[in-house]
Amino acid sequence: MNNIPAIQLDCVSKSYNDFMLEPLSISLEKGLSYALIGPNGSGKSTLFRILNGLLQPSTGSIQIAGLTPKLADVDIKMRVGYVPESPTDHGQVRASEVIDFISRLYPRWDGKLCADLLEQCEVSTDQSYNRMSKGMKKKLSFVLALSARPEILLLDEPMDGLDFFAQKFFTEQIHHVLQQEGTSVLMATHRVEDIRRISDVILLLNKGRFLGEFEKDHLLDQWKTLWIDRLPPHPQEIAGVVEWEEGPLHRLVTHNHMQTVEYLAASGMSITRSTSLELDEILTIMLRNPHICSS
Ligand SMILES: Nc1ncnc2c1ncn2[C@@H]1O[C@H](COP(=O)(O)OP(=O)(O)OP(=O)(O)O)[C@@H](O)[C@H]1O
Repeated sequence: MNNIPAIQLDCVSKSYNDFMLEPLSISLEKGLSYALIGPNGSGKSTLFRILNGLLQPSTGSIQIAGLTPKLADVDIKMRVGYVPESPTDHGQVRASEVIDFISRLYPRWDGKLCADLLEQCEVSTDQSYNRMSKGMKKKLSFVLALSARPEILLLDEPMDGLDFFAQKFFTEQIHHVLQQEGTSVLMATHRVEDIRRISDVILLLNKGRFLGEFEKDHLLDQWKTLWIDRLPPHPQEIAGVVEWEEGPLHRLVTHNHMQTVEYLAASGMSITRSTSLELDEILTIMLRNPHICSS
């Protein structure tokens, strides 16, 4: 049972008139935190809507916690906590009524946790839901998702609209469920600090095409900028090198630090300086050079 992936997609695609989410097959391990990232319009929300059962894929099949939607919709919803990008419209009711309604849908609902989280992030449940600020609605949405004690958390731009304190608070809560409860997390985000703080693995999407999955720590470890005093006639032949720039000292960017260092040493070229790259620099270069994503 333990080897069942949190989420499994087999050849899942979605076609609109002007856009196609190309067939995507991935398996997300239980207990890990995945960041789904890509430029605007690359298909992240489309994929989230498919995972939430709000959209039918054009092709392919999905399993969530080993269960197939359609056959086990209710069983799946009980296992998944969802923080949508825009707050759900609950109408003219009070926040406490929203909580009461949602709590009945989840068998593992933790009322004490819900009350504690609401108090700690200072959300009052007496007010009318419609009159809550955007940030308050987002906090409530987070509290509802966490209090359901889900196996899987789906977070669509989760920190959007939250103040600094709430961002820190919910980042800590996500760490807690990842480390203490083995919850799996899939988060769509544009915020580099969320990827850095929360994610183990990055799923990269561009214009509907899945470019691959990458361990965040591995990227930060292997991508380097190197300065060398002599550039060979064909820099593209240097193992691991992605981009280069001529100058008083020539600058190389490598996605495989060890390989490049060995190549340069064997070719008698010495490295003057070596620095790490920021995650956003790495991801930008990957999007500029999609061919290296599969190498
Ligand atoms: N209902 C729809 N009908 C037709 N096209 C759609 C529909 N929903 C989304 N699209 C198109 O699908 C593409 C991907 O949109 P999607 O919202 O999934 O991207 P995204 O990666 O979430 O973007 P962003 O980062 O801006 O939120 C876009 O070109 C969008 O116009």
